[in-house]
Amino acid sequence: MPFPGSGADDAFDYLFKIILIGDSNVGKTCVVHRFKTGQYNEKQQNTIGVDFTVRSMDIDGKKVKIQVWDTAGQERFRTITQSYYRSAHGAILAYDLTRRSTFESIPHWIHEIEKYGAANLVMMLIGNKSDSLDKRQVLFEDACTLAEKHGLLAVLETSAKEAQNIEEVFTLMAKELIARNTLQLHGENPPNSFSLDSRPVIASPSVEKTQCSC
Ligand SMILES: Nc1nc2c(ncn2[C@@H]2O[C@H](COP(=O)(O)OP(=O)(O)OP(=O)(O)O)[C@@H](O)[C@H]2O)c(=O)[nH]1
Repeated sequence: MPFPGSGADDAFDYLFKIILIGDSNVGKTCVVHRFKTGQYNEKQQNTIGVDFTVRSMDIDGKKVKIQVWDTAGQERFRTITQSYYRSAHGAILAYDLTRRSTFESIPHWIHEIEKYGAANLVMMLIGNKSDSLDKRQVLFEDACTLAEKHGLLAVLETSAKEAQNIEEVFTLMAKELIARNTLQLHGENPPNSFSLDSRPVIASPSVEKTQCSC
């Protein structure tokens, strides 16, 4: 039975909190905006602190509510944004594939998550602005090597502008969170067992076991 919300439309099977981090101007807000509204808005103000968005998705017949925390990339907001890491179940680390320096910052962002985030928080990497391949400064292979080195879930190149891979990012993350959650519910103890300080909200303890499709 779905977990009841304040109205029938609010009912959900899972609720996951996903934080979006990365340097300023890599396109985090545009990615979230595309995910939420299906639109691209070129003119975005720099995020001040943290913005909050919710969208529900249907994943394998389950209603999954996704709360996205879009954080400011600017250094001066770091103390505020760090305070949101602890309650996140997943983190999307974003760089701009046309700006090498934003990719070189990724190990720093991973370190921040490891320091302030919950244990076994799921991390994935996105290289945004894949519509501008003529300006590419980061090879996809380099991103894969980095992701493998740090045990990240996946790397996807995205374009908020041209709606490339935006749905896929959130679907992949949600599927992984559901799979880890389900393993835990069934009392199994995988090497990478899911243990968070803030647990995902699950409606029913009788969720069927699924394999991670990632
Ligand atoms: N070409 C291209 N430009 C993009 C894309 N996504 C975002 N941009 C542009 O990149 C700039 C920064 O986008 P934002 O979404 O504000 O970046 P941000 O990472 O949220 O920045 P902060 O809020 O400062 O952390 C804007 O001028 C966008 O129009 C994309 O997919 N392709």
